[in-house]
Amino acid sequence: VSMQAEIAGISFDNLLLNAAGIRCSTVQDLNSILTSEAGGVVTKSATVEERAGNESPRMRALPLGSINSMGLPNHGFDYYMAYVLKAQSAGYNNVILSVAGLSPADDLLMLREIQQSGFDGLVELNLSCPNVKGKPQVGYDFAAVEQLLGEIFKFFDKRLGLKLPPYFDLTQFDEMAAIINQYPVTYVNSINSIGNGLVIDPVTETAVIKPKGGFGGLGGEYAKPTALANVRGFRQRLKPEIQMIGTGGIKSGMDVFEHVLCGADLVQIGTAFGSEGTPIFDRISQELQDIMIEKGYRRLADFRGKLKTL
Ligand SMILES: C=Cc1c(C(=O)O)[nH]c(=O)[nH]c1=O
Repeated sequence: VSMQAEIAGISFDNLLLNAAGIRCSTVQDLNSILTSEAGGVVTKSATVEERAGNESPRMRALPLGSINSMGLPNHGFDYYMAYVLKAQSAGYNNVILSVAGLSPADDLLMLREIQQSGFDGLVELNLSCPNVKGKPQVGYDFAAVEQLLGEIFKFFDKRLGLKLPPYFDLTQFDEMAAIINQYPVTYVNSINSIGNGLVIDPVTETAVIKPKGGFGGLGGEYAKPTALANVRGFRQRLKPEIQMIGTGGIKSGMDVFEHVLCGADLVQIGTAFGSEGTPIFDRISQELQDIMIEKGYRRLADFRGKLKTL
């Protein structure tokens, strides 16, 4: 069986990547993913300047997933730009550069630099960071998204994916897909963490993370049904040439299978990768292969987007 997948002509040996933000902040982190069984690697979302992020404790692993309010700690745009250019000149084309400006102006600044650079890999614009104090998630402001995409595609002609927050009303899928369908977007990546959950330790009667009074993004098993609905919802509404990356709640080969049934071309693993490390890519590849053999599928296209309904 083959787990090969491609996005906009870029081929990935297998469809498994890390999710932006998880163990991907340093060159060492990134290289360890690149040299693992993962099919590719995504950088921590970059801001223009280096950031320390929010105060700790800012992430907690939980029985059913995770909560985080990292606050976009990262080494800054130049660091990740240098990394992806170096990886590209070393022959890697499966490195995705993630950017998350603190403002639309910062998004445009970084995308202009990318446009003028020699990087011709995938760029992922993160419209969904829920943890920068005082900053709304751009992905929930439809007018701002439309305005920003209009500005971007006046000059940007490389491959651009959008990392979206989860939506919870079908009219939001309709509205967001209608906006995105107007632009040459390469892919949509759903979902980012479910923003502003609250996890409490009832023994100490205290919120488990410090920033924002304990409010943070939820990942893991908590996120899977919402992630699947968002992948399916956008797959059904986006033009076929706009591809899908599925993120949220993946910790087994069966979870990957479900994301592909909903339409995912590639998948990204966050919370579970955070707790298991790079061995997860080998384990999940094996599990998916066993499932495909069991079900008689040879390639991902045999079942991608083929979810049945009653
Ligand atoms: C880019 C910041 C993000 C962060 C963060 O750095 O707090 N956490 C998330 O769950 N998703 C994000 O997109």
